[in-house]
Amino acid sequence: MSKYRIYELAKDFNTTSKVIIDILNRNNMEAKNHMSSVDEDAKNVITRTFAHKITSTPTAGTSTIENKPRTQEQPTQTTRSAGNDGRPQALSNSGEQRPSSNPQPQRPWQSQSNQNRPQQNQQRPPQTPFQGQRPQQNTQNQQRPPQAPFQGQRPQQNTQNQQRPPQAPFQGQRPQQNTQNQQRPPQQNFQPRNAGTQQPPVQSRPAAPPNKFQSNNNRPTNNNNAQRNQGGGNFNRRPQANRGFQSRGAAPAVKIEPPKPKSVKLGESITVKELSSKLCRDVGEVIKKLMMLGVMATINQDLDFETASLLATEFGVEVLELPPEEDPTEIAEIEDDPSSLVLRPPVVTVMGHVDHGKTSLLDSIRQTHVTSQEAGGITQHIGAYKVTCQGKKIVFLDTPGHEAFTAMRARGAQVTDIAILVVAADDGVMPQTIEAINHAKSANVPIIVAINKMDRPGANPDRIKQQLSDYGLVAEDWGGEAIMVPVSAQKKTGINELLEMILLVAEMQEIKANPNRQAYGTIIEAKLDKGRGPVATVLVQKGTLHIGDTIIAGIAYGKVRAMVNDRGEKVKKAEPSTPVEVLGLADVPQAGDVLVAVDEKIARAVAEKRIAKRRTDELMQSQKVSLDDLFKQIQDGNIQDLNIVIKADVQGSVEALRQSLLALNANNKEVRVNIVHAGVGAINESDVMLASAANALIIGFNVRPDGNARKAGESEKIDIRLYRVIYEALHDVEAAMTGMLAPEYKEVLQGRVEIRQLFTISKVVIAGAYVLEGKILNSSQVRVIRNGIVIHEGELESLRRFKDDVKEVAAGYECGITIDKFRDIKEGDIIEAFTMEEIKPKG
Ligand SMILES: Nc1nc2c(ncn2[C@@H]2O[C@H](COP(=O)(O)OP(=O)(O)OP(=O)(O)O)[C@@H](O)[C@H]2O)c(=O)[nH]1
Repeated sequence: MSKYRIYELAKDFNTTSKVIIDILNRNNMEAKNHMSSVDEDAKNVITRTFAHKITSTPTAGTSTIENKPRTQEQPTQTTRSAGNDGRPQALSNSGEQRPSSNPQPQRPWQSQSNQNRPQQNQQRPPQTPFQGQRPQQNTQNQQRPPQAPFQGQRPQQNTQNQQRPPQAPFQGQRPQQNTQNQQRPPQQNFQPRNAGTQQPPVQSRPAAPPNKFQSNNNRPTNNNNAQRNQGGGNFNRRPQANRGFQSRGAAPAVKIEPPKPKSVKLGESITVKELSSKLCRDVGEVIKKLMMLGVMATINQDLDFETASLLATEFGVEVLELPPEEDPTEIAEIEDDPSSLVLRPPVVTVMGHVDHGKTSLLDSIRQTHVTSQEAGGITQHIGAYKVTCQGKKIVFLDTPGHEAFTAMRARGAQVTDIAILVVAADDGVMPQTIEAINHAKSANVPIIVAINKMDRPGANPDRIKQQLSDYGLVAEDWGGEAIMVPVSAQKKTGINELLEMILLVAEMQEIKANPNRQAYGTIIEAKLDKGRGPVATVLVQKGTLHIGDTIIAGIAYGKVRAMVNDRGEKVKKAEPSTPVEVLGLADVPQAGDVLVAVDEKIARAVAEKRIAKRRTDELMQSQKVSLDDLFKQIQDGNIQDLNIVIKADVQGSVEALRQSLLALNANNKEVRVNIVHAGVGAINESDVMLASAANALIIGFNVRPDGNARKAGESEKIDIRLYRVIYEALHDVEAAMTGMLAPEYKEVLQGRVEIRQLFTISKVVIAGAYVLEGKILNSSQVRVIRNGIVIHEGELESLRRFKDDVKEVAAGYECGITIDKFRDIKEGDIIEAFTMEEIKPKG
């Protein structure tokens, strides 16, 4: 059953709450205050009371009363019958009571109204304005007949809604209330209700006073009857009341909707709420539309540009893209016109396994191709040098090995255009060869293989080609695309061919830059020189660096005071692919920092912002991928590829792990497992640097990180996971991918102990050991490591100093240990002592 608040009824009947309460109390109905709720019966009582008032005071009102019944005269008959049908008496009564007021001059406005609204009039049975309204009321709410007085209260609405004549009764009764009503906004509530039914659209509502009258005129010609003179007189007599209606009808009753935009400007992302307000749409409407587009979003969810613009287009709004927000710590990169680009010398890095001849090859190239007349053949070590071959230049980075290459890449710098992979012909593909291949591939750098030591008797280039083909490098003469050149760094043979191949690849790669712009380069090396201050070797990559240019590199900035090239000559400018030592920076930048020539003010401002940012960055841990928060990172959209470095004790395990991890891709669409490197042996620093550069985690199976790797892992915040059961590794990765990983414990390393001597006393093997770092406790769990491979994991049986059992032994002391259920200990083995600590849940 419907419930009504007293104040609502008061509003509806254009009276005060007190009057309503009084009426109800008189009828033995409870109503305490304006907030009290009453039922339908109560409302009917009120309706009847008001109807009675109207019928019993036909002339009670002044002209205002007369104003309305006039329009109701015709309805009398029909409303009566309507009343018999259970419809309110009020209307019929009111109509009945005012025959005398009918003779009003309706025609003048009536005709206008008809002109204005011919269709409405046509649609409605003209003689019964009430009827015209009623059917809707009845269908909408048959229980609520008292709509009539309600209508009667809202003259101004009637002026807008020409279908509603019966205002007069209440106006007549409460002339003052009309003035009150002018201050009240409740009509706004009323209007929308009607808006969907009988009223014309807001925009088309007439607002001018004559219209108001016209609205009444809207009513059928039958109304003409006798009302004309009086009606006209009434209107004339009550200009104020009319004015009141007018102002009410024109201003507060109209819900002004903000105009819908034709176009919006959108940035990289915007929340649903912001977008709704930009589009001047309801949030619900926007969310609904998103759902229809297949995007489930909440009010505060960020939408990317594509989604937001698709949505705006759905609403018929044009989208203009805002330029990306500028990072105050970044200097906007200049986009070069393709027509301004010219070929520049390629920059080459030499990589390969230890002792395969990287340094010898670089030396040999330098000796054979740095012409002696240039600076007397004396080359200066500045981190890179240029050689000439067939009149063309090639730049070699002086630090061989993929570690430096990857360390630079980890800092976001990529200077290498081509990688030379040195493989000793008498040795073959070795672990670091594979690492180098993966490092280069991960950086998308083309590889040229130099099969070195061809002078050696055991040299077998075909075997090398065969082995390399297993890693995706198929030699050209074997039908592949990889360029392989046999060389001897020692005998200086094949060097020319190698350089020619470099030029060929460079040509194919179209390595180009615009020399006519402000310089952009990368710091290769930097140091603080006692006499000269900060000295940085810069590889200029784009533009030309001049003496006097203001430069910024990382947090260091200054003016170029002097430049020295790789042959020790002072130069005034450095063009693309030129390595130069630069003097003039106020600070020592870091290798890998980008150097840019800019305006001095910008350099200073950006440097200050970078220093501030570095401080905050140091406070916030850099977000590297980790199994612990992998799922959150996936959810945040930070990760699409889960990069993994695999290290294991034997090749079989490496492959088993690789295959099983890649198989996880079949069941997971949100993140893709990507193996950036997989190799045999202990986890080394290079693995950690690769993981850092590729934002990868490291999975070690039966292997351990060496000391340097552990330190690098800590400083680079690399998640190194060590397993002894493949299934556990798989389970962890899979669980992390689906947010199900709940690690409860983590391993905390307590100390490292070296086995130095073995004693056998009564068939018990006692290991004489020395604590290298940390400490070992009698409660420690231990892991026996031989050549980086875990050969046993278990618990200590005893820990002694001399003949006494002790609780712990610290670094620098000797001790005797026996391991529970393990006798195969050997001198030189390392024992890791560790404990498992409970991980506190994050957040
Ligand atoms: N016979 C022969 N020996 C070579 C050749 N190239 C290098 N070697 C020798 O191989 C050894 C290692 O050479 P390096 O140039 O130091 O090798 P690398 O790869 O730079 O070694 P690391 O710096 O330790 O990684 C040296 O003894 C060289 O003399 C070659 O073409 N022929």
